[in-house]
Amino acid sequence: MTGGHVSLDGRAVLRGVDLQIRAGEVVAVLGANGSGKSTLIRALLGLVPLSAGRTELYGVPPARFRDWKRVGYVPQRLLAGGGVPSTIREVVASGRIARQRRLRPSSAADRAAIARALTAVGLADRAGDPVAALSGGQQQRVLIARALAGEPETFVMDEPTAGVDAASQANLADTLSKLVASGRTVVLVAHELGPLEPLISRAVVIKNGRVAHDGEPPSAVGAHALPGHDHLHPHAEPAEGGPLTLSPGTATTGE
Ligand SMILES: Nc1ncnc2c1ncn2[C@@H]1O[C@H](COP(=O)(O)OP(=O)(O)OP(=O)(O)O)[C@@H](O)[C@H]1O
Repeated sequence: MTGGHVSLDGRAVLRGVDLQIRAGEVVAVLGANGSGKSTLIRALLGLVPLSAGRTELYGVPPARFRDWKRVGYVPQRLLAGGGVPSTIREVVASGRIARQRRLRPSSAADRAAIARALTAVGLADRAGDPVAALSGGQQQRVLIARALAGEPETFVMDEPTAGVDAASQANLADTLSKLVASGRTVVLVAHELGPLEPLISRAVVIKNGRVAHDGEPPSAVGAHALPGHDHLHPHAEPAEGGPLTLSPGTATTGE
């Protein structure tokens, strides 16, 4: 993203964001409630239009991007089940859609990926249950499994650990560490990193719709880079050609 601005209901929510995500990075997007974290990652994916600036996925503007199997998105809330009685397996299977040819039945590879994803989040034994009956944290695990099932190169996760119990958070950290070791890219929004902290290679702190810090995660990310911490670090030099490109530029230091 380069010079990314987003206005919602006439209000400036992102204000000149420059951000480039390089392949293989594990980026935590941190910031106070309402600072614009979710809007930023939605804008990176083209789910929210920019009012100014530009953004690219693998070098292509979202409106022209077709290679969605490369990107797995975990939204903040489960929308897939809203009103429609879907099972856990059905929602997770929908993560394969970008990989499937139209009108072809699911393949053995699809079924194996879905089974692996269900196992990774500890829901294999509940695959036939309706998602509507699950707690918020369990629904979040279904959304994580849906992204895992798609076997994308880049994971974009909006608070994947929100409302998720400690054991499942540790489980997610374990799953992500294997994906990162195999070269996957991760961008995640978090309030508290918890067991994900050791995985993070870069922290981007959003404050009032601007990048207030972009660089090394401080050693104590939990205390240091979270909302309210004002200490700033030199900005990391962006490189060309990462999967999510909000062009390099000057990050601001807030108000
Ligand atoms: N559809 C919308 N219309 C109007 N304002 C919106 C809309 N969505 C978000 N906002 C506002 O934009 C601001 C940024 O919201 P956003 O969800 O991006 O913040 P966030 O940092 O992800 O917050 P949280 O940590 O609470 O999830 C907030 O003030 C929010 O109220």
